[in-house]
Amino acid sequence: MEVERVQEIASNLSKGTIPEEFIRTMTEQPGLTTVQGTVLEVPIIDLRDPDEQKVLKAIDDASRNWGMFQVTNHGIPEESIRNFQEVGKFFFELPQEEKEVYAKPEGSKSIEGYGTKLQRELEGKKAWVDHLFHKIWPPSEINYQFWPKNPPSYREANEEYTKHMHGVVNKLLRLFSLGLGLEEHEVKKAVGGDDLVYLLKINYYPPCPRPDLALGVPAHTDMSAMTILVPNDVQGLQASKDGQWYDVKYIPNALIIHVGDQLEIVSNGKYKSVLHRSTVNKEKARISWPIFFEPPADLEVGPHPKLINEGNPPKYKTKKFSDYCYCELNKIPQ
Ligand SMILES: O=C(O)CCC(=O)C(=O)O
Ligand SMILES: [Fe+2]
Repeated sequence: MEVERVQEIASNLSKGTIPEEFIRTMTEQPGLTTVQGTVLEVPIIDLRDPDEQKVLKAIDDASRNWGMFQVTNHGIPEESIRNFQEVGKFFFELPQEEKEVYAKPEGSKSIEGYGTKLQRELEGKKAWVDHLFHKIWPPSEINYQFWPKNPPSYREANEEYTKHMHGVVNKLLRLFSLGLGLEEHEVKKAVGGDDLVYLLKINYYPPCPRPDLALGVPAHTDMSAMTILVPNDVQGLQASKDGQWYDVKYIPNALIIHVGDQLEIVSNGKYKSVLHRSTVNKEKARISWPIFFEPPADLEVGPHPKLINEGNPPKYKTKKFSDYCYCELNKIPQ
């Protein structure tokens, strides 16, 4: 089946208008629903701060109150981030037929490949974004058929970034564990230990003549345990707090961390999976690179036994991660 990519739609528009199916309802239009001025801000945390208790408290507070924070001084070299971003951008700037070689195969059960969200969402609206999904860790999970061969440095840049990512992931999972009052390895173990899967998504949001009316990725929480995202320098990510939408300030080389659904479940609701969405830009393409850190498909995830007791009964069911995703994607109540 031929799918029309948003990138193609965007390049063939008549001036100043967008197709009706991209115009969001009044309750979603970013022009009407974004808090203006910096009233509140997603917390920014310096991971190199020698006062570990302070870092721990900041991450714990951010995970309880926002479910999102940014980290600086995380140890990933700027050059590695830059190379990783450059090769992804290069892929999306290839001619359409070269990108289609990596298209998600029809009928495939896996999410991997180049794509555009096919099913229309609630209210029949479409998202202003194309994407590429592929796993980057562990090696046994990787399907290189979905890794672009062009540019030739694509693989090396992704491997280098992944290599640096391990340290940050372990550090954050350890801090979440301690913040929840668990032993330092317990959160990682609960979400898969060394079998934790790293799933990369690249979002490509073409310039949009009506960024006030359209949305990139509409409001959602991530199904992962945790997500680590780097954007390009175009503002666009928004986080919801207490029913309001706030812009997440772009900070060069910072990593944006989301608490995902599985960490909310393991924590029995102490940490909040952040509701977020992305807006688009009138002149510039926005690109973002989230990595979803996910339990292996067959792992059962539920509230950690040490975090439940008579006064604190489990607020979530324990279920296989694959079953959780199935229910989420098919809008079946969890
Ligand atoms: O582009 C962004 O900043 C957010 C993307 C996102 O939330 C997602 O792909 O799950
Ligand atoms: Fe997301």
